[in-house]
Parts: sequence; structure tokens; C-alpha cells
Amino acid sequence: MIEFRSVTKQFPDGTVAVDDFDLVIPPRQTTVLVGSSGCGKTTLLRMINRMIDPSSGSILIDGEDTAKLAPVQLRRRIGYVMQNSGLLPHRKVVDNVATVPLLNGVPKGEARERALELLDTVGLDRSLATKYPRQLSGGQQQRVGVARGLAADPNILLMDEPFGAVDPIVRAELQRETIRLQQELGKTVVFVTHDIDEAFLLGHQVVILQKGGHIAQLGSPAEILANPADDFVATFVGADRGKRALRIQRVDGRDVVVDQNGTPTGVLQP
Ligand SMILES: Nc1ncnc2c1ncn2[C@@H]1O[C@H](COP(=O)(O)OP(=O)(O)OP(=O)(O)O)[C@@H](O)[C@H]1O
Repeated sequence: MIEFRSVTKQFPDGTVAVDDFDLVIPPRQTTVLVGSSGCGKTTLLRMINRMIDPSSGSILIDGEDTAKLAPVQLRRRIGYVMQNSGLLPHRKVVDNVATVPLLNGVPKGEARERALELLDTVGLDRSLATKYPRQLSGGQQQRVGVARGLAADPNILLMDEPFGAVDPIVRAELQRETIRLQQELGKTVVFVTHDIDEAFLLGHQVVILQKGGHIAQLGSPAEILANPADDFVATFVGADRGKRALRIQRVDGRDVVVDQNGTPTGVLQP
């Protein structure tokens, strides 16, 4: 479990990116932070692994205050996947994936073998292991980024707009893979996006944010869709515009999100 307690982040130039933020992120589920640009999503995510330190308040992981943990150690036990994969361009795929285990002292042969297994896990052919990132498609690079995030077998995986730069078809494929991986591996996933459809698809818990990291609404996709907290949320989820007009329909025992034409846009997480 990850817990934010009265967390505020003010940057040196005076910008208050996050103001008195409280949130409990349950274990072994996906929590999605969603909101428009500049509302504080990335700052919140990066405070979990101390890439950014809060100005005040505390963040606890399984009851332990992260301020008391060494940032480097903490980062090595929390997976991090970012937009544009963040792969090292001059290192082969297998070496990119094996980086963190090697830093953690895993012997080279073992780290490579584990990296190859992770390529299987994220649905990549092992023949790609010896290629360089630029020889891969955008979607393949993102999968390598996910494999790298999983390499140290962390309990927590942070994902910052990981599929923002890939085309819609590949994006849908990567979203499905993320759901599968989360279910199979039972990780606590914290996922940042500005796309509400993506948030509803992936999130067990969805946190709709406004500027300053203010929570406009927190709940399951079904709860938010059924009962938007206010006009802001209603507009954000498209409920009052007829544009998306998402609603939930029960099909074969599963909750399916359908748009105004009755076209399914996704299945809600159980
Ligand atoms: N290092 C920094 N110094 C000063 N201000 C910053 C810094 N990093 C972020 N900010 C500001 O803090 C606010 C929140 O930024 P943050 O990157 O967390 O938002 P975001 O919701 O992730 O946005 P985006 O979707 O555009 O990435 C913004 O106003 C941003 O300009």
C-alpha cells in the first residue's frame, strides 16, 4: 500500500505543483492518476520513488516513511516506465532490461537470462534482444521499457504516460497487455495519463485531478461514470457533452463501457 499524507510540493520558483494531497493506493491493483496538463500527475508519481522530494507531508510504502529510505535503493525496488521508453540508445535491448538487476548485484549471466524471460513476459520475441532501441518500433520500445521496469521484480510499477507517443492501434494493444501483466504478476501499478478512456480501462481506482493535485473525484470507473461528483468531472468524463457519453452496460457478466452509439470501448477491470 502507498499512502500520501498531506503532501505538498512547491518548486524553487514558487510553483505549487501539489497542495496538501492525501491518497491511499491499494496494493496489487491499478490506480490511475488522470487530469489535464500541469495538474501535478508526474510530480505525484515521482514523489513515490523520490525522484522528487515533497516539500512537506509524507509518503509511506507499506507503512514505511520513504523519507527515511535511501532514494537510490528505493528507486531500484520500484519499477518506472516513462513515455518514449527512456531506453539507453547505445545499449542493446537485453542490456537495457538487465541494467537494474546488474546494479543490484545480480551476476551478469543470471541478469541476461532474466532479461530474456522478461521479453517473453511482455510479448517480445527473444530475437530482438541483441538489437538496439532505434531498430525497434515505438510499440516494441515501450514493451522493452515495461520489461525494464519489471526487471528487479518490484512490487510497485510506476507508469508515466507510457503509451502517449504510440499510434492508437498499438496503444490499445499495449493497454490490454498492461491489464494482463498486472493481473498475472499482481503488481501495484500507479499509472499517469491525461486520457480518461485509458484511465477507465486500466484503473481499478481512478483519481481525477485538478490543478495543484486537487482530487476532483476518486472511485472505481463504474462509480465515477454513474455519479460524477460535479460539473468538472461530468465534463471531463464527457458525460454531459454527448461527445463520448460513456455508460456502462452489463454483457455476459462483465461491465462493458459503451459510447453513445452503443459501441463497446472497453471492459472494466473486475
Ligand atoms: N522542476 C519544476 N520547477 C518548477 N515548476 C515545475 C517543475 N516541474 C513541474 N512544475 C510545474 O508543476 C506543475 C505540475 O507539473 P506536472 O509535470 O506534475 O504536471 P502533469 O499533470 O504531469 O502535466 P503533464 O501532463 O503536462 O506532464 C506545472 O505547473 C508545472 O509547470
